[in-house]
Amino acid sequence: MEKPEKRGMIDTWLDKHRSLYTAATRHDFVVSIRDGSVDLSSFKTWLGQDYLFVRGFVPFVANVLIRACKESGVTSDMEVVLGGLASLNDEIEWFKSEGSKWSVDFSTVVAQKANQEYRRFLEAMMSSEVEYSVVMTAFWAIEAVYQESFAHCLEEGNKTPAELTGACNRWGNDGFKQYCLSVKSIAERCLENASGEALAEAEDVLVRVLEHEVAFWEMSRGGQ
Ligand SMILES: Cc1ncc(CO)c(N)n1
Repeated sequence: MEKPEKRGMIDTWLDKHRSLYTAATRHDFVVSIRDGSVDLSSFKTWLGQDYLFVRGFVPFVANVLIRACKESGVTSDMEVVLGGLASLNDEIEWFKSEGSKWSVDFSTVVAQKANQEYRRFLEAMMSSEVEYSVVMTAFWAIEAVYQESFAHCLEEGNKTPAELTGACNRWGNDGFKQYCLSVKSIAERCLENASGEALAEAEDVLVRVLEHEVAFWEMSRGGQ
């Protein structure tokens, strides 16, 4: 059972930026997986780019983990983030096996511009100047976009090709959904005590994550 969520800043911001949130979570690429019309070369492009992204995401999450240990004051924050880091270990193994399944040689994949820019953003988020509440908001948004997108491909009435359900299950499963809700609760708790300045920064970071996610999906169309 999901526990009822009280409305916090994140939901308020999502309402305000609803069309951008929808663009990030219902991108044509995701919709094409769900309706079965997906072009496999797009999937392979996404796979190679996302593998590179995840390699850059690991140090970001490791940084969130260190901050959860040092700055949070709530012991369960560390456990939630550690769980996320542990699942990234499985995720990298999963990418490698998908890479061989689809004949995508990751050693030759070059990060496209949108990928580079997203990874640069992650690096900026690792600065100690960025408040914990802001980092947590970014972390939640990054995970939630994938959760919402891939869960959509598994919803009632989907025509997702069987060979792509592994990818959809990875982020669309209920455990990942619960994990995203845990990260969201941490972010909301931090935002409750944040300064006006930190709140403005967190909203801005949320918008930027959504923009980076849209640009990331766009790479699947091909080209640079
Ligand atoms: C682009 C992107 N965003 C988020 C995740 C994970 O949630 C991922 N693997 N890739």
